[in-house]
Amino acid sequence: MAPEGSSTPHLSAPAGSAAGTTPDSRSPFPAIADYGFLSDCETNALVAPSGAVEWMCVPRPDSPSVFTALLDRGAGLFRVGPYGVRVPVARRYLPGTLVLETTWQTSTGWLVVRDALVLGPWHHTAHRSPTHRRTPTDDDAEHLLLRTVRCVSGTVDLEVVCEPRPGYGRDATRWEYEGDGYDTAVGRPDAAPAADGADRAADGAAPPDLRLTSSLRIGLGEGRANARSRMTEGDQHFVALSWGEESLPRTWSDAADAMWRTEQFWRGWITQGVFPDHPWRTYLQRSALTLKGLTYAPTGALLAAATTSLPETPQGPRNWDYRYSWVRDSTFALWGLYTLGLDREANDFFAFVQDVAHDQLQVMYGVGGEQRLDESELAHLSGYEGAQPVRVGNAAYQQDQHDVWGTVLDSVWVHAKSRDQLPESVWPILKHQVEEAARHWHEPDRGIWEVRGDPQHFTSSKLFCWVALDRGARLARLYDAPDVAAQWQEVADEVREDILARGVDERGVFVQRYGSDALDASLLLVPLLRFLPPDDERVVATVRAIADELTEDGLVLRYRVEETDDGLRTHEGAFTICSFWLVSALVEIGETDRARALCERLLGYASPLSLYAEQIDTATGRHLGNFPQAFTHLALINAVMHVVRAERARGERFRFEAAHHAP
Ligand SMILES: OC[C@H]1O[C@H](O[C@H]2O[C@H](CO)[C@@H](O)[C@H](O)[C@H]2O)[C@H](O)[C@@H](O)[C@@H]1O
Repeated sequence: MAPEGSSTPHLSAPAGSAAGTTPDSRSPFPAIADYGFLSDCETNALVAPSGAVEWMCVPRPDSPSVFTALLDRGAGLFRVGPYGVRVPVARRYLPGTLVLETTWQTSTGWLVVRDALVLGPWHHTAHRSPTHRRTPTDDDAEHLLLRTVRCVSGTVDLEVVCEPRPGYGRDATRWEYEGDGYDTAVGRPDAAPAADGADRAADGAAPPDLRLTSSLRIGLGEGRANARSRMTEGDQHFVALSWGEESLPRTWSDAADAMWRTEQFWRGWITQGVFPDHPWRTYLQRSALTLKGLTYAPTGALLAAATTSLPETPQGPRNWDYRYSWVRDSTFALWGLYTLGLDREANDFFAFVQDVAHDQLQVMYGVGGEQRLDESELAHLSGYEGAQPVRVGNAAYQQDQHDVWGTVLDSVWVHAKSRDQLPESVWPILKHQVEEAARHWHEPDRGIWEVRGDPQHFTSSKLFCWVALDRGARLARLYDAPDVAAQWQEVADEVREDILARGVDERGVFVQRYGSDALDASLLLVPLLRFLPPDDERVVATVRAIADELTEDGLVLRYRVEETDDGLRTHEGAFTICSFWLVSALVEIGETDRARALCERLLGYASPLSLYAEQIDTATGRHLGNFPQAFTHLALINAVMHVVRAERARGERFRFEAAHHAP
């Protein structure tokens, strides 16, 4: 399916294996790529094609989930759709928004459902928000999942089933009516005793009450709230689920207004960006909207993805919790937004970094700035298609990953350069990060792939230490501190020489780690980070070696699992960020046609809603891993913009030559 409002021809996915079709007809789980993503920049949700919300965590994106059917079919969902029909005829986002529209055809009529996490005006007027630490804006999350339904033709039996199971599916919900009618019910967790011995306190604060309100008559059953109605052409209804204090929609008109405000919020946001007039524009916009949807507005943090434990290997153990803010993923995401002129999120993220970067900068934080992200397993969940364990928390938070200083410094440099000034408050933090890079660059670490094997001398970690020192020196010059700049430049040069002496093999190809000749896709960053010019023969040799030797069916692996001790031995899919990096790197070395062909192919793997998980199974085209993932979307933006700019430059050259050679 071509993306919304696009005239782009359907790009070719591998034969018989479009990303968004149910992969295995025996599996009760939808394909990962078939989920729709909703967000209000505080909470997010995944909606299956059946109309069921199968993943939602409240009040925060890393709180225990209330709908968890994504990871266990019995762990709670919220469905709105026609009775007896599970497959819609069409799904799309309203252009420029995160409002999802699902169109249903039954044997008797047509129904259109719209889903959104509602955004409204700033509402902390009497009291300041307990969670917001950034400058208040005009907009705010309403803590409301809104679903509107219109019967547009014939007659359709509508079915609503709301069955929350708080605590990652462990607890049932006790429902009772509020008021005298059938229009509002309150659901409270009915906590079962922890038979598995799990420590509920470890899940954090008690889950909030849920309030369901509707223009339909709500019925209450064991653990669930239901509604049914025969709708005829012109009928419209709404169902809204709230976990906050804000006022609920009471009428269709309230609900329609809330939906409209939400659409306007997203359209207003995306209009601030600068998008090329190009057939791939809609992919850029969807990626930008997805990155924005992965932000946590109260603090400025950015999530790596909306989910935990969607498997990187089908039925395998590579299942991780991505509902946290990695410094690396976030700063890369800001590059992507910056490329499109969407740079306001950067201020909030830098403020977040300022909040958390006390002494040692960790590689990741909770979205509220939490430093401890202890990892545990949820043994009561089956896992997506049986992939176990399901993990919450992420032990990688304790790792040494030496790219952390360079990613922050590069981002500060990009933003300071564009404004030609460095805010006074940023200098002490920045200085500390550069000094950390200078102190630790020669030590081994876990690298940007967060391997769980022993620390190694990863070449890309040294590369990022060089970035920290190089950008630090440039920023020191901007800050008018020439002595500091000279001192940092000297160490940068030392790191550079070390990398060139020990990080390149006899073929002239950059290698994954010192003392090995394994390839690693992170070395595609050598030209992108301007460590060497793109026409340097070592750069060209590295890009070609990765393209030819580190690919499966043309898609890039981050490394070969058999050559890399990452703590797990199982196979994994192609890491999509790496394939998009290859597109950018091919453009850098002048292989634009090859870059365009690869980029077109990668866009063909997009989900029906133009979303991406972390990885692609090269054999089937299935999406693997957490979803939607910031890494993939940010790299898509950079890759597409590389190709678009290269094509434009080529077009200009062609026009120039034609004009000057014309008879
Ligand atoms: O492969 C092992 C590691 O996998 C995860 O890390 C990956 O995702 C991170 C978030 O997007 C990303 O920053 C990192 O570069 C990726 O390798 C997982 O989070 C780790 O716990 C795990 O060790």
